[in-house]
Amino acid sequence: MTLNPDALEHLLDNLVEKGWYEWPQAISSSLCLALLNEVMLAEENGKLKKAGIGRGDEQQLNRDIRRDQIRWLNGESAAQAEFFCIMAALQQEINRALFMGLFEYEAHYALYQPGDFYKKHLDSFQGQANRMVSTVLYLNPDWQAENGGELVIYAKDGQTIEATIIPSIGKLAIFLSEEIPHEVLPTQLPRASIAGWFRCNSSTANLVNPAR
Ligand SMILES: O=C(O)CCC(=O)C(=O)O
Ligand SMILES: [Fe+2]
Repeated sequence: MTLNPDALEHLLDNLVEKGWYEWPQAISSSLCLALLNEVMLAEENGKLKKAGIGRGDEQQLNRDIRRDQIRWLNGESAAQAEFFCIMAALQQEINRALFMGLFEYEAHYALYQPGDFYKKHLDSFQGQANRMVSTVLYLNPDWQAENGGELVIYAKDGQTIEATIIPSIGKLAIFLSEEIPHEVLPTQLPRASIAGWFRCNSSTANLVNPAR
């Protein structure tokens, strides 16, 4: 599967102009269903873990801020390998057009159960120089507006709502990790996705900054 060239151009323009882009039907439903199947199996087998906030030793569970359950992808299945392959192509295009120096990609499945949410946050803080571009692929077939679980995108001021994105299957939400505050509204039904981050290489001589 390849990325639609027209949509790709819109993505690059929008990343520069607004810092975010909503890309419906970016990834085929058949691949999304295979990935959804993996999330559901992981959930059945007790392999999803409550998500934390912060990183490394500072990781903490904070149920007031986020309630989803996650599992990191490792590329072990054909579906994951195909997903990573598409994201590698995307990384190359972004680097070619915007010179962002994206270096690696990390991603986890996320499952939000009814009532779960993720309050307004940034995925990365300026100066930390790690997560540069955030991606969220939605895996929910036949998602209706009344199911809730929208991704709310805020302007850089953190107050004005710029968009309310419905988490429909195949859609990719993409935004600048350090600049775009965003929030997941409470969902009414189980809501599955893959959240991922393109990182730049922030390792220096004495400081190695592990992905997670
Ligand atoms: O699922 C979404 O729409 C966004 C998730 C998110 O913001 C995150 O995992 O950091
Ligand atoms: Fe986020």
